Amino acid sequence: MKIIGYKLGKLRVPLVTPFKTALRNVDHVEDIVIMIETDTGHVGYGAAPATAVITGDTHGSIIDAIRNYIMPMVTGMEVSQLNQINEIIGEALINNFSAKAAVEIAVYDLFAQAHGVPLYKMLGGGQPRIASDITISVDYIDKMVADSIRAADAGYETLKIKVGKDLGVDIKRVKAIYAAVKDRCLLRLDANQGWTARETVAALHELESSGIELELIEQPVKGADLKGMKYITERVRTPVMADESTFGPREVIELIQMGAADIINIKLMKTGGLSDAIKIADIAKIYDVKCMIGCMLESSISVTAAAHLAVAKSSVITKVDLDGPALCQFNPVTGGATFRGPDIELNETPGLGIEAIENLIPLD
Ligand SMILES: C[C@H](N)C(=O)N[C@H](CCC(=O)O)C(=O)O
Ligand SMILES: [Mg+2]
Repeated sequence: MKIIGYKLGKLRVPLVTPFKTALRNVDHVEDIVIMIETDTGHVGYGAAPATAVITGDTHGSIIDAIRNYIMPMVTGMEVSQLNQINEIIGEALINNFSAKAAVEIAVYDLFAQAHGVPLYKMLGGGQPRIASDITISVDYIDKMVADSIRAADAGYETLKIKVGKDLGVDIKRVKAIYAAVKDRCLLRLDANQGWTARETVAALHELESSGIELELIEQPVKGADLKGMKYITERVRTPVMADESTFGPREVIELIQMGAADIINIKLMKTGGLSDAIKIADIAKIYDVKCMIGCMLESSISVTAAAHLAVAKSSVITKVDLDGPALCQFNPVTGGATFRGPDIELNETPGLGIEAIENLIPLD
């Protein structure tokens, strides 16, 4: 099975409700989709959103990296040379992890199709069902409480509460949501770098002393502030998770050795795809550190790939934040994983199992 060409498209899916974090407000998922073509007629699907405030990647940079750097180097290669292809993708240009992720996901899709098995079996197998949390966007307190109750009614057992705007209001937000759903849901907080280290310690001490049990606090301070992450990790009872502080395997090793977090959030858009995400899961396993599989605001194409990884690495990836598709008004993808409320189920079709994508705008 040889790579002979590719097509690009843009996918735009409206959200059920605007997605608001300390970093940005958006009302659509917008992915660049790649379909890699082979001499056997098989098509491999990959996709990447532009999360410039986290990865630095824009739609323009993703398209340029794929068209002018990555695909010219892998076109003509045999899909069976998976590891070699991954190294070429990684070295085609520095950074540009979203573009690399889109291409790698499509190549893994083809590799598993070539072997006639779903991707998770190629990665080691597992139980093809996982449950995700859902994000509660940062907003007025009443709106966040209402959104949390609606999520609990829809069957979500874990809520990811966005904070990081104003410390005083954030504490009130968490207390109000906890009072409303504490018997039904576990709360994880994500400040998206919005607090300082001292503010985080003060906020968590206030919440902890009020009897509020949180599952974790995600990325309270700036990604580069590893000393701040360590300062917090050493002083609070609530587990601290690194998101924007770690992209690739080397950063994960540094962060773990520094004691700058308890948990790692793995996202394919930060690792540049599956190969480095697998390395991070294996590193975390060695250090006995647990991971979350996360996503950006992205569609079910790349989230399906992340779900396959989570299933295959379930002994270390024990937390799931793959709610991108659930936040959308509809799923334009036929095939791939099935998303029903919190439940994500993989199908047994070879590869990612993606058959077709509606509303795809060709980019030619
Ligand atoms: C969508 C997911 N639940 C999430 O919250 N991801 C964010 C970043 C998403 C974005 O801005 O596109 C995160 O974990 O920080
Ligand atoms: Mg995060």
